[in-house]
Amino acid sequence: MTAPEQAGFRSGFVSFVGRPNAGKSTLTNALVGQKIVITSDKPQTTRSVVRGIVHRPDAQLILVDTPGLHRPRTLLGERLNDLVHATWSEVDVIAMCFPANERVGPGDRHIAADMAKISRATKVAVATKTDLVSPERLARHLMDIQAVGVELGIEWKEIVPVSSVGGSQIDLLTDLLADLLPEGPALYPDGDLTDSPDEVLVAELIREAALEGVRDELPHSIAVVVEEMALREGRDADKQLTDIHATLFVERDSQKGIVIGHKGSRLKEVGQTARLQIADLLGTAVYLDLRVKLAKDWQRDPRQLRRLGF
Ligand SMILES: Nc1nc2c(ncn2[C@@H]2O[C@H](COP(=O)(O)OP(=O)(O)OP(=O)(O)O)[C@@H](O)[C@H]2O)c(=O)[nH]1
Repeated sequence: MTAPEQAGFRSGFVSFVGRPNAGKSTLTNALVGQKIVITSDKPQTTRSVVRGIVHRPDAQLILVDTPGLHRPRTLLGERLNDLVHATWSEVDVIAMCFPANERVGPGDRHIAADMAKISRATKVAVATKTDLVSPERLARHLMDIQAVGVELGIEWKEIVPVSSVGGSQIDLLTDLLADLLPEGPALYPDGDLTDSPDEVLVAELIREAALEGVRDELPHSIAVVVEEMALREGRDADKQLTDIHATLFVERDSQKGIVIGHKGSRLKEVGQTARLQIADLLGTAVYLDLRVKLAKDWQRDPRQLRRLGF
């Protein structure tokens, strides 16, 4: 499934954030270049939508959209924000785009302030659309970005000016991002696009197992998202093990109890049932980590539905 392991190979998730029109999509396309298969916009079953994959001899960059970032947070409840932040903290690098032809403003600060709370991810600032401004203006812009970092306590690992349209500094940005990823094998097959039918099936098997016997109590209230699925490193070819981390989302607090059961007994059963079926499907042993989270009234919230892959 994954490319052969290679010493020093890096792989991981990069998310471009920034206010609307900041140049995120154009930059994604520029990074992905012709080597890449750009994925469709349709929601995936993982919480992050994969936009594209950059395949390099030494690294694999998976460019993802993280939910909620482009939308006003006021519409999201506390718990949803937790979810959003949980997703943010799953990416390795958050790269914030600041268009050079516009001043750094409150909209940027708002996103940057949110980002500052995520400790795990490395933060990078990208000054986009540099072809539209003079060198003097660009210099000023870079200083403003630096200042926002200082103001909000964000340590920009890099501040990189790029022009996606002119193709300027795109390779440099790719190099810098690749260097910031953790060491690890490629997560997607070479040249592959992003859709992972296995993950869809795995999520379905878990959902089925969770609904067994409690269908009436949990009509359609369960959604399952496979957060991570990867072969365990360093195993013999005939003893492969797939690590799967999945989240079961329920709509109401009371449903959490039903899914988890007394002292976790039901969740354990669900895990066992699903694990055997997934092992059959994948042809490897399976380590399955299941979590239950509340996504309040997700069925009534189009944004959540999209996030959960519906
Ligand atoms: N001149 C120039 N224009 C650019 C560059 N990058 C993006 N643009 C333009 O800026 C506009 C917005 O770019 P997008 O990539 O769609 O921005 P976005 O951040 O994805 O926007 P949302 O999808 O609204 O969040 C488009 O008209 C792009 O053509 C650049 O490097 N130079």
